[in-house]
Amino acid sequence: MTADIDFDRIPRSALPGLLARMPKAELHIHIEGSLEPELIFALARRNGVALPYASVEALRAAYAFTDLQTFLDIYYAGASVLLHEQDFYDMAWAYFEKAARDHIVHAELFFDPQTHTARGVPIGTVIEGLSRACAAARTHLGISAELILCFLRHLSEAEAFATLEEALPWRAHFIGVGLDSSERGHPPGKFTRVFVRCAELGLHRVAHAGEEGPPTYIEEALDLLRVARIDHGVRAIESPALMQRLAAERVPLTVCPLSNVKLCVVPDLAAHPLPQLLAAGLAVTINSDDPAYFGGYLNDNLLALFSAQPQWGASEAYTLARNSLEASFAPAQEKAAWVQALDAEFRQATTL
Ligand SMILES: Nc1ncnc2[nH]cnc12
Ligand SMILES: [Zn+2]
Repeated sequence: MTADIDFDRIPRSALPGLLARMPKAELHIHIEGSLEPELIFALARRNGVALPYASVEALRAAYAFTDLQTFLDIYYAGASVLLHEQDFYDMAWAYFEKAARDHIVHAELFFDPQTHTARGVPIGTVIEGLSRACAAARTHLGISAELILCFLRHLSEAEAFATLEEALPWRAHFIGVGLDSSERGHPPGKFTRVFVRCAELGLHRVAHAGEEGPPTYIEEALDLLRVARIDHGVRAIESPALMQRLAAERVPLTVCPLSNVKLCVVPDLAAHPLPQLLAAGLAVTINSDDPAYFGGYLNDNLLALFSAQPQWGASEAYTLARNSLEASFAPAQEKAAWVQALDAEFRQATTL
């Protein structure tokens, strides 16, 4: 997978520029988690929604999380300003502008329809706004963009089934389904039947597992939900047998380093298990999760990670970018073209 590139010829000083410029895919971004406080306040004003915070600064100051649930409480409150199709478009477009800056060539966006339908927003409003932004990203930014509908795991499987049914008139607008929200106490197996139905519908499947939940949740996601990728999955590090399986089956993990620090999954980036995951041959990818809440977008995650892992160099950067492109649900031809562009970027860097 090294494509004959002599990584040792790339000077360390070139690494930050290379990390920023290399073509990459983002596979784990909750679009509601890209809502910056400024946009939350602008949308609140536009829609006449009252917020329990006096200012942008007061809202930002509340972003001190102790675990996943303390984050989710604020994240769902932030999403309450989204009412109209244009709101969903504006939110996603703001993300795509940042994705273009980060040289993201392909993005698969998670969205949480139940967060919006519970407030009376029709699912079509959500999907049409996001889908229009994806089309604009393709046309105006050259970013390949797709949507993945996530079920909230703190709700019931019956509610997930109802959401799937509601979304089916817009089936052409999303490529897959995911599972997110409060992990502890909500094992993947709770959603087995709805995921079987999604497989019958030809939808790609992913699930959050092993973020706060135990390694057995990762096994359930693979064996019962038959997912193609695991979102987070960092607690796999606790099970040598699972680590072996993930490496042998090349199951991609969409890891989110700054998120893991902010939600206290790991104490700091230096203590993150990523080096062990990579060294064990797992197909890890780097992602931003909820960038507006966790202190950075994809390139911020990469730069912070490489600062905290000084033993990492160009070879690791290449592997992470290549994994992201190959783990995506994009057509094989597009993936091959992106990998070619990635190789060219790194070959060019060997001549510096
Ligand atoms: N990190 C995360 N884990 C689970 N659900 C989420 N929803 C948004 N971000 C999430
Ligand atoms: Zn997530």
